[in-house]
Amino acid sequence: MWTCQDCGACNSSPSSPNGYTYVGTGYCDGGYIGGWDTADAVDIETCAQKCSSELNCKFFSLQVGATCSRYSSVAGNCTTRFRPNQYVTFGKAPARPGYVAGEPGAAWSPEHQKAIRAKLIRVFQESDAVCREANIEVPGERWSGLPTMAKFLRLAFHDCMKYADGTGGCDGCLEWKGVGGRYTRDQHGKKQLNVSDDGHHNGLRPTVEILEKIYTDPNFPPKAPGLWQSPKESGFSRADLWAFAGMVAVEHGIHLNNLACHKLDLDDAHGILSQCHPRVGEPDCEVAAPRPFHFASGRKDCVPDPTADQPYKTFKTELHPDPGANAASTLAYFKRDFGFNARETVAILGAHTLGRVHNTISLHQYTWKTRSAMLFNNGYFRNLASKEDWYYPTGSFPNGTNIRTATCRGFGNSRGERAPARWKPHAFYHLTNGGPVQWLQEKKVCPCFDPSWTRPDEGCCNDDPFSCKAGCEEYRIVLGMDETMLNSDMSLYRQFSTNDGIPAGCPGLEDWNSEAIKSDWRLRSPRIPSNDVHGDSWDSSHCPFTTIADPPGSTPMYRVVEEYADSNEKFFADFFPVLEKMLMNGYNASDLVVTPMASHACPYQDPHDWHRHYSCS
Ligand code: HEM
Repeated sequence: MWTCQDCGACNSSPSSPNGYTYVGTGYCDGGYIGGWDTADAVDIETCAQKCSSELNCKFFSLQVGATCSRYSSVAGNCTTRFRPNQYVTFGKAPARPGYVAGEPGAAWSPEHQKAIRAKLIRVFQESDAVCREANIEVPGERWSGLPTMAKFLRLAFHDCMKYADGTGGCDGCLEWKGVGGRYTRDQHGKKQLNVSDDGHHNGLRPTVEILEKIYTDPNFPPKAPGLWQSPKESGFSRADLWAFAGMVAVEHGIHLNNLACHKLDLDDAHGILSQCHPRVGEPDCEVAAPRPFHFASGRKDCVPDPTADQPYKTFKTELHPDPGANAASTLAYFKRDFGFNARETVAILGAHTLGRVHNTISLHQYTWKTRSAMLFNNGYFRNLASKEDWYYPTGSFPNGTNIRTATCRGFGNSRGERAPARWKPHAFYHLTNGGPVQWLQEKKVCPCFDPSWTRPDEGCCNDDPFSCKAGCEEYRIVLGMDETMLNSDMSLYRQFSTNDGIPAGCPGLEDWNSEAIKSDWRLRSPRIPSNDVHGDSWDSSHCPFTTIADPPGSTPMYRVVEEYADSNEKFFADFFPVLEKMLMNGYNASDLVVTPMASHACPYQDPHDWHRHYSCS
């Protein structure tokens, strides 16, 4: 029992340990997080140390010799207390007045990194549920807008874009024009839309909102560690949080990649049901981070626009890259606004190994890596360089079973090997000029899985839908889930110019232009001979390799793509520093406090387990 003698003050309040203020006698009535260990209940100092070691401890109520009971911020202000004769209660004093926009964010402790990482992983794994818990509206088609792991990485990039006046960088603020808007399905293929300069941050609203909730609410999301005060109250900047989330997305993508390498077919032991790793069984399936990320804190948030309803919204124009542009323009953008050279530009685009494009968000569709868009690895570069790989079709087997829900086994050629690939440009004609154009991959595979295939009389197929007779292979797209590249991706490897987003300048593309595309649907992809609607398919191999080298004399871009396609190690060794550089855009290294990311182990949580609790140690 606590008595006056324990603190040496009967009629006055006991002296407060460093960092705490005296609340009163009695114990708090809510937010209990632990206690009843006599080793912690020796005296006020010992109990205070215990509370200080816990990020979520906001109050402690000591009964000397019995319990050092700790309470989180859910205890409110702890004004209601019980047993005044037995307990004395202290609360943590605010460490600082909270974050002030325009000032550098405070440095993060390893404990904060672990707690916030666990919160983010819950959002990555359960984005739908977490949005509902936070009452966050997801505009348009819900699946396209949910805050996935990939969207956090995309946001980290978009936050670091410069303003048109050359100022800015990573500042916890987005140009809000067009964010939250959606193209409707009715608008697709209607040839009506104009190329617009708006909405480049489109699709990121729920991701920003979920991060704002984490930033301002110490106990969000549930089923993850609570904090005694929010990151904002702790003095962290929003920009630091957004940068941190982008790095954690990459690390989580690496984690899922390695889980997928041990996944037996469609077994969902790790919550990655839809993912199939095309390199399972190969030595390059598992990947390793070359080192922990260097996490920098100290970014300054923009000073809120007084006309905006949220502090993260700005109406200043930000400068975006153009998905319809070629490598020269893409390099010029990254050089001007991020100080990147050609190798760094190729490496940073490896971020497109995660996620996909959404036609209601950007008018682009499909994915860079069919069925493995949550796995962070060099698969984007393997696809770009047309490396032989397994084909994962959509549709059904001849017996009616849905292929995607039945197996992770990939399809190949008649020898049971991975299939060769080619890339064809395709104009979607949503825009008045016939665009946008995307590159779609085809793999030359045995087509016997496809019940609608029309050459059964040639003896190509037997009972095994995975095999076929030699010579029966055909080039196939993945219907509805194509592997795709934007012009800005494709031209890192194959050199072409563009006219208003339509590729040009390669042999065979002389007459393929806006007019040709608009003249006949069969010319939405170029043909050989040129513009003969019955001609053969034209593909990217007719374009030369991209020999742009910057600085002059360095490795040309197409060779960098091949280096990364052949080696995860080489890609990761370049990607880690370039992501760090991107996330420091607008700052000198001396402006920021850089520390290695705290080591972490974050055990997998089954989203269906009612008792799950996300934590990292
Ligand atoms: C030339 C530069 C770039 C262009 C033109 C570009 C363009 C795009 C476009 C059009 C989308 C589709 C948005 C949607 O429809 O939802 C997208 C998605 C994405 N971008 Fe980029 N991007 C570029 C660079 C980057 C960089 C540097 C990063 C990160 C470091 C990045 C990360 C992502 C991610 C992860 C996605 C997938 C998001 C999702 O799945 O919802 N991008 N990008």
